[in-house]
Amino acid sequence: MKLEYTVFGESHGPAVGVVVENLPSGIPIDESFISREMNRRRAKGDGLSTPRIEADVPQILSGVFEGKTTGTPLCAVIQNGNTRSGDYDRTKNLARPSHADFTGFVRYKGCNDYRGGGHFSGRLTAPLVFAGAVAKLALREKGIFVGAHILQVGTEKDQPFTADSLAESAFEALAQKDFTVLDDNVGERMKAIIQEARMNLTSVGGIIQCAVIGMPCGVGSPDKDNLEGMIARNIFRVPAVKGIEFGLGFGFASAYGHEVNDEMRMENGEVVTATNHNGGILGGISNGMPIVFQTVIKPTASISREQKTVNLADMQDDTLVIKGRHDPCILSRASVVIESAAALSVLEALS
Ligand SMILES: Cc1cc2nc3c(=O)[nH]c(=O)nc-3n(C[C@H](O)[C@H](O)[C@H](O)COP(=O)(O)O)c2cc1C
Ligand SMILES: C=C(O[C@@H]1CC(C(=O)O)=C[C@@H](OP(=O)(O)O)[C@H]1O)C(=O)O
Repeated sequence: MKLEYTVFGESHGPAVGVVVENLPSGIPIDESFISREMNRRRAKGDGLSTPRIEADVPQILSGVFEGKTTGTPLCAVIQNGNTRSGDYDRTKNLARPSHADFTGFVRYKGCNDYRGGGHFSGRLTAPLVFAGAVAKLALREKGIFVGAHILQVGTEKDQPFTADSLAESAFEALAQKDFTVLDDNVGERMKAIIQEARMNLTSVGGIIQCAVIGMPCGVGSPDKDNLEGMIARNIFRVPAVKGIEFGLGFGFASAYGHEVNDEMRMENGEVVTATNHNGGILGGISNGMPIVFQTVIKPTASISREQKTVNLADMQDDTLVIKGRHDPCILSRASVVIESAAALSVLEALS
């Protein structure tokens, strides 16, 4: 049975949560690890993320007994304690450009909860991180580890993963950081770009690079259960994600085969490749090299500049100035979110 997860709730409802089905039984629930992961995603009140600070403590309702997963549906809820729904009263009919207000209104026939983005909110990534932490605990038992860093914010770029940083200890060091970059000097410049965007009443996008190490070769399929597709499907469930590439990705377009073919050799009885331009996947199946992908996250939709929009109450052109609490950049909190979606995908592929 394949692992599946569903996040539920609305940003300004009583709680958000997740149900995970077909988890392996017997995963030890390491509460301090889970709370470390939840804290990595929480807003920190540092000007780099939303001023809406939440406790983000998951309450497990089912699927855990005597400290281990039972294998029956795991359900956890996380209370919404710091909503300020009044921020949305004045603009409730004014669809925010680039947010899901318009599509949610059409899809759910005007019944969608518009407050704080409702079910479309980045808030729904809190339960995703809980589920991802449990998936990581299951993967850890198999010697599989997931790590991510901010590769780019605006025009500022971190160094990509190298053989040295594709290691459990390097992933752990990244996870300890408030701002997950390999090069902290670049990180400081990225932070300045985010602060500048906020001061300029705008927002800024970027790229997360994520890797899975310890993945055995031979997992996946060429067709509907292809590993790239399984990962991409879950990565696109994260709000604000607009693209994903594996390995060299779009860089293949301008390359010649002799430059980018991953040459093979035997090492300690295993087939390895000298380079990893294919990002650890061939024919939809893992080849035993690290799985490496980059995912682009757009600039936060809600910005404080005046923007043109449509009033959904009378379907007339209108203008909008958003006054609320928003992330000037989603990247500072996104590494653990992307890792979580990747961990759940890999565990699904192994199930
Ligand atoms: C962790 C996280 C935080 C987010 N914070 C905000 C925010 O403060 N304001 C906002 O407008 N969008 C925010 N978003 C993005 C929106 O939720 C997203 O753009 C919207 O649901 C539309 O979906 P789409 O961009 O995937 O098309 C956030 C997303 C994530 C993952
Ligand atoms: C609450 C979180 O992020 C929220 C994501 C979000 C959005 O539109 O996605 C909009 C904001 O919500 P609100 O307007 O209620 O402050 C963010 O604060 C969170 O990530 O925990």
